[in-house]
Amino acid sequence: MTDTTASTPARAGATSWLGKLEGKISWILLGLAGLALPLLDDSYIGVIAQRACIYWVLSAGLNLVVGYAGQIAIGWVSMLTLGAYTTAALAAGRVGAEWNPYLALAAGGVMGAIFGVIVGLPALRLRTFYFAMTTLGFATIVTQVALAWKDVTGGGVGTPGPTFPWPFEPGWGFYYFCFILAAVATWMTANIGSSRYGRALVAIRDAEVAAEASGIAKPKLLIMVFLLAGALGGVAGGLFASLQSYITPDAFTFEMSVLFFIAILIGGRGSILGPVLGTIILTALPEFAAPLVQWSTFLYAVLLLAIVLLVPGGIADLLDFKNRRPLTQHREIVPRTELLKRALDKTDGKHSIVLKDIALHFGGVRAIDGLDLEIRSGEVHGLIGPNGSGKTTTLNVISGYYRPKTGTMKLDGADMPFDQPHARASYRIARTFQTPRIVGAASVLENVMIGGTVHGQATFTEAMLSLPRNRRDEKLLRQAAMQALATVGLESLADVRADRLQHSELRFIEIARALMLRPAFLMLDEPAAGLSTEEIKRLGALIKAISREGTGVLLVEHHADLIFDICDRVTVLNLGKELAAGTPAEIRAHREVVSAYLGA
Ligand SMILES: Nc1ncnc2c1ncn2[C@@H]1O[C@H](COP(=O)(O)OP(=O)(O)OP(=O)(O)O)[C@@H](O)[C@H]1O
Repeated sequence: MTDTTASTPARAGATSWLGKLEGKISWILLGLAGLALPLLDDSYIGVIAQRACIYWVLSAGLNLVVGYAGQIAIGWVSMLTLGAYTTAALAAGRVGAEWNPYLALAAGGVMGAIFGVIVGLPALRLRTFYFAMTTLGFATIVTQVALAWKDVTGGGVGTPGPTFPWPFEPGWGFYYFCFILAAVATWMTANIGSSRYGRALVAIRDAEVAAEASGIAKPKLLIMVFLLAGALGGVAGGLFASLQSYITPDAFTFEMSVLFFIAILIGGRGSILGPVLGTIILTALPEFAAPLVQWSTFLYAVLLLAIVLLVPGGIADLLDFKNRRPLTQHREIVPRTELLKRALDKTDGKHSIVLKDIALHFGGVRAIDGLDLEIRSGEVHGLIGPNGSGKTTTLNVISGYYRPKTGTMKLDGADMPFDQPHARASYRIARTFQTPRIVGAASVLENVMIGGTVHGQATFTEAMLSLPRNRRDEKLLRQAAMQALATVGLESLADVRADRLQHSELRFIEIARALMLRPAFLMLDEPAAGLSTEEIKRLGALIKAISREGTGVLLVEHHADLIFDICDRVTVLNLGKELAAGTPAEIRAHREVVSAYLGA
C-alpha cells in the first residue's frame, strides 16, 4: 500500500500551499503587532520592544551561526560591545571629528563584520566547546580593552550613546528604526536559510561528511556566515548604545550572551520564526517578572533544561503543524527507472577511475595493502569481502577522505588529488554511506536538494537579497530534486521531515541526493543493508538502470545475490588485498573466495 498523505499531485500542491500559508500567517501577525505597537502609547512597552528588536538584529545573524551551522558561539555579546563602542565613539567625536550617527552605525556594522570573521576563524579547526571557549575569551578581551582604552571608550566612566536624528529620533521614531532593521535582518537571514547556502549550513551541522561529498566547502561558507553575523551584531551594538544613552563595560554582561544563545535554542535550531519568538519572550520576561530579575540566569537555565527535555526541537517544533499529520504506516518504494534518462547525462565517451598499488595503514592495521581497481562507466563493479577487509576504506580513498601511503588514482588518465572530499563533486563522483547521513530536521526534498548545491550560480549576497539568479537556482534545484525523488519512488514524501522516515526510505533518499550531481561515478556503501527482499530487488533494478545510463557504479555490499545479479565485474578483498577479480560467474566458481567468504 502506498502513502496516501500526499500521494496525488493535487493533494501535494494543496499541502504545500497550506504549508506556505501557515508559515506566512505567523509573520503577518508578528509584523502587524510590531507596526501597531505605538498605538498603545506606552513608552515603557516601547523601550522593551526596542530592546527586543535590537537583540533580534544580533540574534538573527547568530541564528545562522548557532541554529543553522551548529557552531557554539556563546560569547557573541562581543559583537554588541564592539558595535556599541565604535558607533558611540565615532558619533561623539572621540576619534577625530564627530560622525553622523547613521554613518557611525554603519561603521559599527563594518567593525562587527571584521571581528566576526576573526572570531569565527577558529571554528574551522576547533569543535564544540573549544570554539565556545574562544568566543567567550574574546568577549572578555573586548570588555577589558573597553575598560583600559579610556581615550576612546571612556573606560569605567563610559561614553554617551548616539542620538539618531529625524526620522528615527528617540521615542517611537527610534522604535521604528529598530523594528525596520530587525525586519530587514529577518528577511535577509530567512533568505539565506531557505537558499542552498542555508541548506548547506544545516548539512554541515548534521551530516558533515555528506555535505562534503556533495561538494560543500565548509571554510568559505562559514566565513561568509560569520561576516554577516558579525555585521548584524555590530549594528545591534550601535542601536543598543543609543537605547542605553550611556554605555559602560558593565552593560555587556555574560547573561546577555547566554540570553542570545538560549533564545536560539528554545526557538528551535534551523528555524527563523522560533528564535525571533524566543528572543521576544526572553527580553520581555524579566521586565514583566521584575521581582525575579535576580534569578534570571537560574530561570534561563531552567527554561533551557525544560525545552531540551520536553520539546527538543524548540518553539519551531511546536509550530510545525505540518509534520504532526500522521504518515501511512505501510509505504512502498517503487523506483521509476524510466525517469533516469532525464536525471542523468548519458555520457557518450567512456570514463574510468583507475587505482594502482594503493596502500593505507591505520597504525599497525593494513586496511588496504597494494590494491589495483578499475571502475568503468556503464558498468556495476562489485566490491565484496569479509568484515574489515578494506571495502569502505577503499571507497573513502576514492571519495577523498583518506590519503593513502602509496599508490596513484587517475580519472580518465589524469591524476586525481587524494584529499579534499568536497572537490569530488566537481569530478561528478557521488556516494552514499554505510549508515545513511541524512539531515533529520530538514524535509526529504531539502535533503535531496543538498546534493545539487554545487550547481547553484547565485552568490551568497544574491541569495541574501533573494535576487533573480538565486530564485532561478532554487527553482531549478527544486525541479531536479523532485525529479530525483520521483526516480527513486519517494516524491510523495517530499515535504515530510526526513527523521520521520523508515530506514529503507533513507537509503533511497541518499541515492536521490547522489543523483543530483548527475554522477559520472556513483559509489554505494552497503545500500541493501536493512532492506526487505522486495526492496533489494527494486534497488538492484535501479542500480543496474543507473549504470545503463552511462554511470560507473562501485557497489560495496554483503548481499551476495544482489552482487551476482547485477554486477558486470566483481573484486573480492581479503585483509586489504585483492583475493580475486572477474565476472560474477568466475567469482562464484573461485575456490578461495568460496572458502574465505561465500561459504560452501
Ligand atoms: N579510521 C580508522 N582508524 C583505524 N582503523 C580503521 C579506520 N577505518 C578502518 N579501520 C580498520 O581498517 C580495516 C578495514 O576497515 P573497513 O571499514 O574498510 O572494512 P570493510 O571491509 O568496509 O568492513 P565492513 O564490511 O565491516 O564494513 C579494519 O580492520 C578497520 O578496523
